[in-house]
Amino acid sequence: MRTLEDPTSLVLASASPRRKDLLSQLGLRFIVSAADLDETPLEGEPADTYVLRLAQAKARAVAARFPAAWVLAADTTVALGPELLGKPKDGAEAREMLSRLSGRTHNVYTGVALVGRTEASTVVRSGVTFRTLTPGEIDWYVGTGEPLDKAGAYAVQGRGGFLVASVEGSPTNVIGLPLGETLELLTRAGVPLPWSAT
Ligand SMILES: Cc1cn([C@H]2C[C@H](O)[C@@H](COP(=O)(O)OP(=O)(O)OP(=O)(O)O)O2)c(=O)[nH]c1=O
Repeated sequence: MRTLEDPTSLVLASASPRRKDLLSQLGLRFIVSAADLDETPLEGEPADTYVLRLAQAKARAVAARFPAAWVLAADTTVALGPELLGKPKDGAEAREMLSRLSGRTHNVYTGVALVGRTEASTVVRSGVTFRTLTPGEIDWYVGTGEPLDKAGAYAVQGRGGFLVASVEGSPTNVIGLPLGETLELLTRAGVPLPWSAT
């Protein structure tokens, strides 16, 4: 039987340091093994369908390497109305994304998938409202380099905190892994949790 002492019983299928930090907050032991997939959205694909599809694909790809483990994966995207904003390819695209988010409310969706003896998944939405940004603020922030590997070109948990006026819903969802909903998935699947091991 797999126990909490065996770190290979849970695998985080992610290259994101944010997801690793967030999952660590639950006190779980796990190893990290990233999936490398094409993350291009399908034509007209809604944000919730897209993040769920990618989270499941990442978890299934890594589960093939760890058949005895539980594999957890997630995917996060920013949706401005029907439009998906992924990671900007360069500073110019980051500037454009931030200008469009300025003074408006957008949605952040994260899909979370758990694959092992059974499969379970969920999609979580948070609403994020930006302050109205000045061109100088946008230029300075893009110059920090922080936007480049973040969906929507910002990190609410980093220097980008000054961009955000308010967050409605799960804050950890915006950073890349909604902790409450992830914990519920792990609990329902029977994955050993720190407080159930004693
Ligand atoms: C909006 C927002 C996004 N992000 C990050 C979370 C995700 O890491 C990233 C979205 O990219 P993802 O494709 O979801 O994840 P990833 O490529 O970083 O890692 P992997 O697929 O291997 O799990 O944007 C923040 O860190 N803070 C924020 O405020």
